[in-house]
Amino acid sequence: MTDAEQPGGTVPPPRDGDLPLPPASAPAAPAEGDLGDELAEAYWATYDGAAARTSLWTILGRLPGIGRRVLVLAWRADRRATAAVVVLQLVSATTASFGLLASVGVLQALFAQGATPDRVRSALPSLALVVGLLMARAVMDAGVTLFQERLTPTVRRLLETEFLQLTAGVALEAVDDATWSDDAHRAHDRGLYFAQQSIAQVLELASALMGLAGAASVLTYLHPLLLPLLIASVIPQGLASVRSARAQFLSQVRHSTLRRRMQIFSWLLLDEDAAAELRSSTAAAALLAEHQRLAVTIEREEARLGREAARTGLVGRAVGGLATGLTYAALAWMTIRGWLPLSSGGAAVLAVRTSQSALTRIVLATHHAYEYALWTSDLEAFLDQCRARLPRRTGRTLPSGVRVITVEDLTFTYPGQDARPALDGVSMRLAAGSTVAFVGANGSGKSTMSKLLAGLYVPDSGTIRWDGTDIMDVDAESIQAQVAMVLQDPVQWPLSAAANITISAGSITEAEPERAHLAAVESGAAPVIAGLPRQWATPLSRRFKTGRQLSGGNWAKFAVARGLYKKAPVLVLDEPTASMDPRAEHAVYRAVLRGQHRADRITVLISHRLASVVECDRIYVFHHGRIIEEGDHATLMRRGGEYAAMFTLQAAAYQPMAPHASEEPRP
Ligand SMILES: Nc1ncnc2c1ncn2[C@@H]1O[C@H](COP(=O)(O)OP(=O)(O)OP(=O)(O)O)[C@@H](O)[C@H]1O
Repeated sequence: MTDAEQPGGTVPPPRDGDLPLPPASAPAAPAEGDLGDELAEAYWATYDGAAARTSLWTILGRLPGIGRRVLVLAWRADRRATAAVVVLQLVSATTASFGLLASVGVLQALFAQGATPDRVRSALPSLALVVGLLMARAVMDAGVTLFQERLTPTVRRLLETEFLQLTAGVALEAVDDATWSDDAHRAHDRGLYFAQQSIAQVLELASALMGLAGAASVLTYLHPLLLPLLIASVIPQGLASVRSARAQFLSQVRHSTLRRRMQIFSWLLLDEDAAAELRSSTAAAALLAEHQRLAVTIEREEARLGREAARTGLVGRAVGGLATGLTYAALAWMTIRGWLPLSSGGAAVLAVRTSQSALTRIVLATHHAYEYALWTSDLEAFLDQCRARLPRRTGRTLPSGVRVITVEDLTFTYPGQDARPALDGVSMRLAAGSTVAFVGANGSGKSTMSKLLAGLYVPDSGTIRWDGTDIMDVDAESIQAQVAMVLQDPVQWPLSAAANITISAGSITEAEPERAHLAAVESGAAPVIAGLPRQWATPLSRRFKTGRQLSGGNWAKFAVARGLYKKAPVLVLDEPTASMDPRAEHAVYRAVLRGQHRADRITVLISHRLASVVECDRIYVFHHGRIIEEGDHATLMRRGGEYAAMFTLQAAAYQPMAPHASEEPRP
């Protein structure tokens, strides 16, 4: 005898599924030591610090490819701006080299024999040339900045538009895939940003490389021996720069992961939706304490990073200084030996310094360009993934309207959930003018069935035919366009009341006034809208000054109104009235079951409140993805199976003294 069968029996508590007890205490976050390490593995940080962990040769080897791809990206966005940037950059670098040569001229004139005023006078033309070239270079650099600033937002806009179009268009199955959502957020938050930034880095790299090449040619022109001297002097400087750049990258990673961890707690404390629960459950104190603990850890970490940065900087500068000292000593020696005129020695000093600063820029820009390129290719790979997961396109569309939908032996398993199919051999027939109900226990497959009917998922086997046409032979979008879905947790669009209804027909700005009005009346949303301060124009969100937040039941009315406004030949209502008051619920059922468009519409109603399905023409009872009973209410009650048991159990709740029926499903 079950509990329910005992006199005055109660519904047994849910089984615990062998759940062990939770530990009495667990850390809110990883211990201090591994705070950064845990988050470093997070999906959004995949490539953070990658440049610092890769060999220099690998990075250098990839640079030409990176440069080419950035150029293609920029070219696609704005050809004129890209061409202008490249030309101006080249001319600017050439001007810099000539400027260096002109400086040699100045020094040669100043170090020549003769009276000082004469020497200064003879240096004037070269000096004027130096000034002229400097000015020309400044203009060129301003041009580069101008076109770069024009190019970067265009690249961002193009990539972002493509990203949003593809992500909003991919098949629902792709969105269900947990890794897709991680990939999407990573591509959005990092990929888009770094793809745009990579343009600046590649330009910086190109400019620094050209600067180095220019200085090297000037040195070779002054004396061929100066080139190996330059190489010998910049190698230690380069190594010190690489070391310092890598330390900088790694510290940035650690620092940002720590900050992110703390931000999670700040967001929770600020979250509007969490505000009530935060106060009522006294969660605020616990979250504040964790925030404080992290803040102190970050403070210590920042001080440590500061010490490390100072140490690396000092070592870098010491090595660089030593190398410069040795170079100058070698220059002095060459001058004393008479291999190099004094004026050329002075110019060589200038060229060496130019080279050293170019080298530091090259090292930093190389690391940045490499890391940004990883993020960019991550974004590109994600876009390719989306392109491969777009809904089916066959070039054929369904004619508008349907008389009968036949489902035969349908099987479907959610991706990654291979243990048990959500639908297993389901067959049914849905005719226009009828209302069909799906009932059954939680997780028995009702919503999944409705989503397959709507073309949101592709069946693993079996067929769905619309007036004889297999849906696999037509574009998925053409089915979605013919099904209006009112889902269990409707979206609360932060848009106007009107847009919250018209959005189902693909517009948030245009409305068919009579149609919108009728949908509002039938769904019960009309009195809600009438009571809003700006009625149809009132934004339904507290985030707007004149906005209003609706109650759960009123949001549900808007969801039903959306479904009705779409005027689709198939209307699916998945638990539409669960949060509505009894009168509102009654009105919705009256509109849906006896509404004026009923004759040419197939209405599918999913509900746990069996009183609402009594009037339906056909009821399908789901159990573990299969249909275990079907028929109208009277037939199913006579059968005395699972439906009758569930119905009697619910009805008994309204008659407290009546004995309860058994809760166990009877397949
Ligand atoms: N997006 C999804 N990804 C993976 N599994 C899913 C997904 N949606 C549902 N499922 C699983 O598929 C099975 C059927 O779920 P479905 O939502 O169709 O049940 P339901 O009968 O509508 O339940 P309820 O009455 O609780 O709404 C369940 O085992 C559920 O866990």
